[in-house]
Amino acid sequence: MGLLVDGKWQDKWYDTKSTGGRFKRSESQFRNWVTANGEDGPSGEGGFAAESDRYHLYVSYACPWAHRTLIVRALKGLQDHIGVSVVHPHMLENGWELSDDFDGATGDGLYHFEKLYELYLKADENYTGRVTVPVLWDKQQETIVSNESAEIIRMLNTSFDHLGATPGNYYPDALRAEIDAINEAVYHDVNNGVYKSGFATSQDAYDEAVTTLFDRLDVLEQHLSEQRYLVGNTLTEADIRLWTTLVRFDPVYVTHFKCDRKRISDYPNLQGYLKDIYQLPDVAETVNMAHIRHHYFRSHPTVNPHGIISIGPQLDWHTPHDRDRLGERKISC
Ligand SMILES: N[C@@H](CCC(=O)N[C@@H](CS)C(=O)NCC(=O)O)C(=O)O
Repeated sequence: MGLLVDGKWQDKWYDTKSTGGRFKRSESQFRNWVTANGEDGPSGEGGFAAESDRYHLYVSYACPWAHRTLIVRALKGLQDHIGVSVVHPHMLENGWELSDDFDGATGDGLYHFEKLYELYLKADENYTGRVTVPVLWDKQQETIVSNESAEIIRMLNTSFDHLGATPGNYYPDALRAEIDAINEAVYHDVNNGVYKSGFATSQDAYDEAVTTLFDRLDVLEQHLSEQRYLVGNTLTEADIRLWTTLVRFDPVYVTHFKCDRKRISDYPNLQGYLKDIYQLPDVAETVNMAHIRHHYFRSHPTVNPHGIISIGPQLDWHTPHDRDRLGERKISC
């Protein structure tokens, strides 16, 4: 685990001393947008037109933020348009590595780099910041378009539609205000809440994060007892963003990050919702539990010094989810 400073790799764990034991996630820095015709997006530079086989995703199967991009790529049927490289699940003194000696890890077919930070340096030789996944890479300009998953999923959602993407709009205009509000709460309390709990280095910081997390899960459980998805019965990006945390919760966060007031399987509606989305076409294939469990238990020596991987719960997300009782799934166009 480390970061680049003026283009030089430094092996450093997160600094929680200056924040009273609290984990703070840093902002992503590459913020360009792929658009249908290459015009400017909401931030960064223009010139990134959607074209088949021009863009490439670097992901970790373990990472919930990268996982969002794999799900939207699958739901939008973009597998033949956007290639993927999968990093090795262990993230240690060199950060993410591109070796292929773990089932499902692909290595780097584009440049044969061994470390992900080499890709960041190819985009910016003086880069200062964390080296995170996902990365959306432009093979034409040989640079990083974006390393912000929240924005990458919006690009995949609409920019490739003219190339024959599967219909479906997971961030439709009419629902944006509602989606944004849910995303905000889910991001702070749940997606990042599990990390804030697990990486806390003071009791106060842990207590605060874990209480907020479970209070939010209680609210979501109630919400999902009345409707099939977070925004009525329409499947949106808000669901995808919550789901990548839920799917890691019982197998990892309960034990590794001490998120143990309840399991997702103790919440009937969240558990049914988890299964409902797991059973969508092509979604189960984006879940690689070996990468997920190996990554967390082996990559955080401050949390789990001996790297012992717990036995883990028995999971069965193929059984009936019973969410149809709340109404039929809707997908916006
Ligand atoms: N805001 C980023 C966060 C991505 C992120 O933090 N990814 C983690 C993996 S789950 C990572 O690569 N961490 C490496 C590090 O922090 O050095 C996004 O959503 O794309």
